[in-house]
Amino acid sequence: MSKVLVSDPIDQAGIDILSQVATVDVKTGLKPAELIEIIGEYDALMIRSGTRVTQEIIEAGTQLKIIGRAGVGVDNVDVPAATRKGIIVVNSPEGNTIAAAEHALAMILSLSRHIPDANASVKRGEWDRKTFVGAEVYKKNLGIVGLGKIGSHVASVAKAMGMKLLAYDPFISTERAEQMGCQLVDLDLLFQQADYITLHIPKTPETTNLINAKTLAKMKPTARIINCARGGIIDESALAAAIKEGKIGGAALDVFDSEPLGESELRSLGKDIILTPHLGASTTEAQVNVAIDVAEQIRDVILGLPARSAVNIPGLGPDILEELKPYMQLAETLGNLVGQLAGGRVETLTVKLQGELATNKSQPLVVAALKGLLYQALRERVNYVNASIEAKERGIRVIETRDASARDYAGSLHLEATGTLGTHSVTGALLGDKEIHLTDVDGFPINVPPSKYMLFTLHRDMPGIIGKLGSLLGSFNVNIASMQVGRKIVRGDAVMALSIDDPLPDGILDEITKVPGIRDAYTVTL
Ligand SMILES: NC(=O)c1ccc[n+]([C@@H]2O[C@H](COP(=O)([O-])OP(=O)(O)OC[C@H]3O[C@@H](n4cnc5c(N)ncnc54)[C@H](O)[C@@H]3O)[C@@H](O)[C@H]2O)c1
Ligand SMILES: O=C(O)CC[C@@H](O)C(=O)O
Repeated sequence: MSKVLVSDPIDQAGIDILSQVATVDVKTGLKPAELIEIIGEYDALMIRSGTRVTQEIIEAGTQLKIIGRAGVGVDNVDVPAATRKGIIVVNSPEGNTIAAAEHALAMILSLSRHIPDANASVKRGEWDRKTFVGAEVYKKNLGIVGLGKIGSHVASVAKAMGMKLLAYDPFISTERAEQMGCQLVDLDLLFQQADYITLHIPKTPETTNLINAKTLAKMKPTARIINCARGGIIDESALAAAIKEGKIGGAALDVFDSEPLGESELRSLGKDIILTPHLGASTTEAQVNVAIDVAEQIRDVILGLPARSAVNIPGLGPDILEELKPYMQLAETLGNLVGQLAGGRVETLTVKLQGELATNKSQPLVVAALKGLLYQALRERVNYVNASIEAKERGIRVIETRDASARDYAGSLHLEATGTLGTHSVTGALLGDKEIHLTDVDGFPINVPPSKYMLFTLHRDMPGIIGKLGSLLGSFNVNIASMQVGRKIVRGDAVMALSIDDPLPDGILDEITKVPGIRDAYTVTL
């Protein structure tokens, strides 16, 4: 049974899902050295923001297939190191969107009305109404940096509160921003005009220290900054200095350069600053959402299925995956089959996406075909994450072509592998209830669902040959489950595809090719 390590607090709903397919160990608060010591035993690791998954931990995770981050940001995972080792990294892109947006909105209002400090003063026994005179957000300018999932929800609620919305996001169109009631502006204008600036961007080299002494100097002296995105986007000492010197009005921070926040001058800035311990995603609802979302993905990967929100599989988003899932299985099966027919070392794989598969969304099918092709060489070590890298390292040239006009089936996939032992091709489609069918082998039309053990022959279409092959297989106690012949012309060349109940015993292939009329025989295990 597979083993999953949960190294941060995760809602029980997630643990219950994982327990259906694996032994689950919950060990929170591990030191890096302790994690390194035990990670080798586990097939999957599930974390929140508390565990830092470094290259060292990944190297020690010799069995790891998947790292699941119950949340959005994967900046606490060395994703390139995981990708190099073929480890899938998944997250929960939407599970905590509302929680994080509501936390940012709570910060805006709390900062405006000094709620945390006013509350603390009443609890101390005071009744001070002068110190805590606040400001209204109504008709104020809210500058949203990053108009993605969280930024958009903040926009819709802030609009309802009567705020005027400015937004900066270089990857969002003016139309989309307008749909959300935001005026898309450049960053300088946003800094100059905003009364509140709320950050909803990832931490990247471009966004690190985006808020620094220089950019703070551009803001209104009353401006308030909210960061519920990631620590490190704000230069904390520049921010502390700007608040102390009255260059800006205040800040509310949920995330910090280093967490937990250690000694910091931010702690001593009084009512103009609110600090929360990375609580953006900490609602009951969000924790259930992210735990279920990520646990389901870990379960799927343990069961050999693709994950819907893998961050290191290019082009495979949840909606695309839903649509492509059955075709991914088709591509993988055909890749595995053509690799075995080709034998030897494959040098070129041509992937032809036909009919409705000839769209740009079909890129993951090429990866799935490579995964299938490399399965014989790498077994479980090849997956959707590392298939392209492994193919490149083996010098396999991949040619991708598309033919939207092909109309034999709604969508079909044609693979051709050329290697040291020659060229072979297979075509397949999904028929009926999305059942995989082989529709062509080496240019000969057939129509068979693939089975675990198969035998293919290339032979002369002539009387008696099927009977001879059947007797030969019978003499080796091989039971034939189904058989089909594909030919282009009567008494020309033909291909026979047989599904057999057991693997072909050693040595029998040579006997088969000695049958008069049979030129070649191939056995495959799928
Ligand atoms: N505090 C928390 O507990 C908590 C909870 C959830 C998410 N987060 C963080 O919130 C942030 C936003 O999450 P999301 O789900 O909205 O992500 P998202 O991917 O939906 O949106 C991010 C947006 O930022 C934009 N962007 C990227 N680089 C930019 C740049 N240089 N300048 C301006 N815009 C840029 C993108 O175009 C995108 O629209 C992430 O950093 C995430 O880790 C924090
Ligand atoms: O795990 C958490 O509580 C924080 C998650 C949050 O930072 C995220 O990026 O999703």
